[in-house]
Amino acid sequence: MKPIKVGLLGLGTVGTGVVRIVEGHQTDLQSQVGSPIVIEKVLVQNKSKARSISIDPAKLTEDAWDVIHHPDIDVIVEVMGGIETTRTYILEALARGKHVVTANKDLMALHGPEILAAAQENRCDVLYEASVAGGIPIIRTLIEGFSSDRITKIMGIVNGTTNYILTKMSQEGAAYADVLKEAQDLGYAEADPTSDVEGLDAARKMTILATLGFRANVALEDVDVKGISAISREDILYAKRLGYEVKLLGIAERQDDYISVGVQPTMVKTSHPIASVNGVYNAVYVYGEAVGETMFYGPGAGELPTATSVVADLVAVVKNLKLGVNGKQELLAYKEKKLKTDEQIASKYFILLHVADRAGVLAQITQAFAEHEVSLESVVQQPNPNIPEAEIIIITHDASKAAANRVLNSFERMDVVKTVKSVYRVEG
Ligand SMILES: NC(=O)C1=CN([C@@H]2O[C@H](COP(=O)(O)OP(=O)(O)OC[C@H]3O[C@@H](n4cnc5c(N)ncnc54)[C@H](OP(=O)(O)O)[C@@H]3O)[C@@H](O)[C@H]2O)C=CC1
Ligand SMILES: N[C@@H](CC=O)C(=O)O
Repeated sequence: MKPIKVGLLGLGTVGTGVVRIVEGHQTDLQSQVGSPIVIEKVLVQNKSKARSISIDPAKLTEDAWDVIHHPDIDVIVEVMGGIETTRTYILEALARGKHVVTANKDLMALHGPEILAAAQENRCDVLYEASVAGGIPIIRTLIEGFSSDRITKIMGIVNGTTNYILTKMSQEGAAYADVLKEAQDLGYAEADPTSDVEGLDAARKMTILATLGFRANVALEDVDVKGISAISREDILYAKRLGYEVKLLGIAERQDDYISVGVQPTMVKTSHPIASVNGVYNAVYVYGEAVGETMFYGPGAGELPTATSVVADLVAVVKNLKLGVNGKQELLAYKEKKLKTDEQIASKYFILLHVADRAGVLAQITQAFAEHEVSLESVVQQPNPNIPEAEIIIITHDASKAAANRVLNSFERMDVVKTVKSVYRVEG
């Protein structure tokens, strides 16, 4: 049995997990693919760095071409991250007929179609299950499990770091900066955690999910993104009191041929299953016209959960090699998308205002909503001992994003409105 030789680009959180699983599950893997799987060469930035696994030092290299140009390597597993350098490496590997497994959503969200086209041209596989929602096999599910259906909504907690932060803020009253540091120490965060907390990581994952789910060429710039860095503990407390949890949700919707994709902090009714997805866990809710509601749940980041998806892709590549059917993956060469306008994107909103504490203010505020045809589900006005003003908490019925913005703009011209403290989309 000729061994299948793997070149690993990166030996950080995910790369270490890949080595552990390939070595620890070798017998099970061999029984599935009929050959030993051997990690032949590993690219790192710094060969002298201490590692949490023992690895033959002769396998480590700081020169990418030692891996990519290695004549015996069949599959490149890319778990180093980054965009331009990685794209060059992967295209070169494909040009040399090497199959690729990657966990890199940044790369796939930006250059997925180009890379998959190069893969097809060279009759190679490129699989990227770990790029979205870590240990949840959601990409294979969308491509294969839903091939018979028409998906109209994909809604997900697709970033483990921010869900870990929001959960700790909600359940333990923890401070944002402390919990972010914990998520980094646990290996959940990106090299630059700004992309986690500002929503970009989730936006990249939603680009991939919406592309596959709606079979349309969704681009990263089509995604409306807002992160969690401005969320206060006060917001989380208000949400809880009203029966909601604050979650960073990616929401992709399709109506007829029109789609919208957004990532934003959202208040989710505690009765909705997504509200109880906590810590580093992710969940992806998929609504198909035929199947109805489905939801997929599991760890969204971390060493072994992510490596599970990477190694599953590796097994798929090797099975394809044995059958001689590589290079047949979904190409992402889908139809041109049509984006919804702000008049077509509808949701409920939570709005917290600080207002002058005097008679008639509530009537003026509700009048502003009525003028812009936004109807209200609930309105509460109450004193707040911590501020000189009163506060008004509003939850609207479904309203277009454009109408909600018109109301918010009208507050700027009303002297009774002192501050628009928070605005959240509401789900459930
Ligand atoms: N962490 C997670 O939970 C998840 C991560 N991912 C994705 O997986 C990929 C890897 O993430 P993660 O393991 O956390 O990252 P780490 O930062 O932990 O590891 C990166 C590894 O790549 C090496 N490396 C980085 N840049 C270069 C370079 N230019 N040349 C050579 N080696 C390089 C580093 O070398 P050295 O060790 O010497 O510094 C390190 O071994 C990313 O694309 C990430 O988005 C996807 C899902 C979950
Ligand atoms: N930083 C990401 C890692 C997995 O994709 C996250 O926190 O989800």
